[in-house]
This record gives sequence, C-alpha cells and structure tokens, in this order.
Amino acid sequence: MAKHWADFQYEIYLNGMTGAVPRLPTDLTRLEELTARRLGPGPVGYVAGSAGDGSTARANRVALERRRIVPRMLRDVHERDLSVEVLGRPLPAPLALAPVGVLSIMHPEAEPAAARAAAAQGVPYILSSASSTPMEQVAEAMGDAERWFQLYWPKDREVARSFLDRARTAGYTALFVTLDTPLLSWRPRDLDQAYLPFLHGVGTANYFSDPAFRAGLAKPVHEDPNAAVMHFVGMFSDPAKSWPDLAFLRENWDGPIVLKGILHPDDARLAADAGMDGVVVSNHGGRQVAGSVAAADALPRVVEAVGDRLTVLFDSGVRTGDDVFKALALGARAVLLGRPYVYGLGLDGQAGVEHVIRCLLAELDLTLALSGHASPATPGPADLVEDRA
Ligand SMILES: Cc1cc2nc3c(=O)[nH]c(=O)nc-3n(C[C@H](O)[C@H](O)[C@H](O)COP(=O)(O)O)c2cc1C
Ligand SMILES: O=C(O)C(=O)c1ccccc1
Repeated sequence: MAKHWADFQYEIYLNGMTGAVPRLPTDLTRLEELTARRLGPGPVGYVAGSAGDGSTARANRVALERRRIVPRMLRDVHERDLSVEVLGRPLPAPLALAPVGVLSIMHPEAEPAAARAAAAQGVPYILSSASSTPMEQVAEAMGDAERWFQLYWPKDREVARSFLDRARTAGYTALFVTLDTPLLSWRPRDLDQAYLPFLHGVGTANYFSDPAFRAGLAKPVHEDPNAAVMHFVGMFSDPAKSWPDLAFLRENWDGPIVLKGILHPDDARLAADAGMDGVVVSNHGGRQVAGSVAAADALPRVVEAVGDRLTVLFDSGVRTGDDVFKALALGARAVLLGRPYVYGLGLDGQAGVEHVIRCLLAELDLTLALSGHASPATPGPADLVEDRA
C-alpha cells in the first residue's frame, strides 16, 4: 500500500480552517536560522559550519538550484507511489536520514529521538559511529524498523571487528563506510570557538561502551576520561587506509556495503571492482574539502561510470522536495538528508524530525505530480535543464 505523502499538505491546510499553524516552518530552508536563534553558538556553529570559507557548502546549493525542472503535462498523475527498492530493501520513499554524530548537542533525546521519527515515518535511519548513544540503545528505540550503520573505520582492527559484530547483532542491515573523513578538515567556526564535542567525551558512546576499545585503556573510562578521549582521537580514523583494505570489511560484514563520500567516477569504478554494493555521492555537506566539486555536479559522471553495477545514492545540499527530484533525475536511486533533520531535532525533538520528513516528502510528491511523474523511477536527465547564467 503506497503511503500518501501529499495528505500531509491537506492536513496542514485543513488545520488552517481552525487557525492552527504548523509548529515549524514548511519551508525547510528556514530551519537553520530558527535553530541559530534558539540554540547556542557552539552547537549551531558545529552543525551549520563547513570546511574553509564555506564555499563547498554554497556550491552544493548552487549546483542544485542551477538545475531547473522542465514539467510535463497531461500524464495522468492522479495515483502516485513514491516507494523504491534500495539495497534490496523496500522503502516507502527515496529517502534515508544521513548519519550525523553527536546529536546530544542538539537535543537531550539525541539519536533515539531521530531514530524513532525515522521509524514512525518508515524511513531508514543511518546511525553514526560517532553517536552520543550506544548503537544497541538506538536499535532498541527503533523496534524492527529499518536501520543502517555508518562506520568510521577505526585504526584498531579489533575495535573495527567489534563494531561490525555489535551492529549486526543489533539489527543494522547495511554498512555505510565513510571515506571522506580520514582527518577532520579545517573548520574555522569550530576552531575559532574551540568547540569540538568529542574532546569532552560527547559522540564517543560507541567507543566507550566497546569491550575491544576498553581493552586498550590503562584505566576505566570514568577514572581517566581524558585518556579515554585521547585513545578515541588516536583510533577514530586511519589516513593510511587504501583500496585493498576493503577486503577486511567484505570478510567481516555479510550484508550490503556502501562507500560514502565518492565524487570521482574512477573511485566509483574501484568501489564496484572491490565488490561493494553502492556509493553515496557526497562531499559530507561541504564539511571536508573546501573548494571541492559540488555533489550534484559529481553525480552524473558517477552514475555514468557505475549506474549499472552499483546503487548510487546522493547527499549534500538537499533541502527541498525539488532538490530530491533533481537528484533522482540525475540518476540517484535515493537521497540522504543531513542538516535539515538535525535542525528539526534541535527545534522540536522527535516531532521536529517527523515534521521535516513529512514536509520533504509531501513536497517531493507534489513536485513529481506537477512535473508529470507518478513515481521516483521516471525522472531523468531530459527532465532538467541547466541554467548557466
Ligand atoms: C553535524 C554533522 C555531523 C555529521 N556527522 C557525520 C558522521 O558522523 N558520519 C558521516 O558519515 N557523516 C556525517 N555527517 C555528514 C552527513 O552524513 C551528510 O553527508 C551531510 O550532512 C549531507 O549534507 P547536508 O547536511 O547538506 O544535507 C555529518 C554532518 C553534520 C552536519
Ligand atoms: O562533523 C562531522 O562532519 C563528522 O563527520 C564527525 C566526525 C567526528 C565525530 C563526529 C562527527
């Protein structure tokens, strides 16, 4: 049974008959500014901030805005179905929540609240390795709803193996390996405020609760938290990794593996050659390489290179339903949503995240219909023009 996302639009209109306005704006591009007014400069700076002078984050928006939809008429769009299959799983819409670490800086209920929102809307939740809640607790909050695990590939093999074992046992079905963060980039907003949550032990829950991680500590975490943080910093990622190392993940994870942070078509081919199942075309929301290619500009070349061999997903800069349409038209199977749901969480907890998901999908449904499409599978490059002005 297809879920009718546009019903949300009517619900909001009908509420209007009694004068009830939505608690949060329905234009999701306004959430950052609202969050900035309500939360402190540290947390907002951390979430909204980007690498360098912010040029990559801006380029992500420009690359989506520059592409314009060319609507088609008289194509019978009265019945629409947004469902898609992604990595062998049926999803109600081409959307998942992107892995975002340290959510307790936005809301005390943190990842479990975001995960419950995703579960309530049927959208997969991708849990970050750097979550502020252990992966088992997040899994428990989700019941049997679809969940995927994002791996920051630790230097220590035993910790890596332990994370994969724990994720499998806790019911995470797909593995997203983030490759674009072997080091944290130059982020002036955080540097100027000296704001890095994990230095205070926020976003380290999966590590501090891990037996293999703890085995490497001289004293228990609570007796020497600073030493535990330094141990985390030292093992969080490994810039020495290279393509042959992927064999380790294939051997230790029997479900789908998706490489997150792919921008070059040759890297996408290497992913396919290494037996991976998918890639996320992403520049980490502009947070890693200042001056990087915009994610939407990288997408067509990756699709051309591996679209027939791998599941190609997309993130970085998605804010509206028409952005999702454009990513689909450029060849993505589905998109991941980052900052907007994090602002929703900061502003109104689980309800705020649900609001963001429902607005985005209601807008996508209407954009599809008004552009002559009844399914996310039909938009293609011919439905877009590129505004070069
Ligand atoms: C505050 C914050 C924390 C993030 N933490 C992670 C993380 O732990 N793991 C990861 O793979 N990506 C992380 N990302 C990147 C997101 O998964 C995603 O690629 C990005 O937010 C998409 O861009 P958007 O915010 O423009 O939608 C983070 C992004 C933000 C904004
Ligand atoms: O801030 C980020 O973008 C990110 O990916 C991250 C890295 C380390 C810990 C938490 C989040």
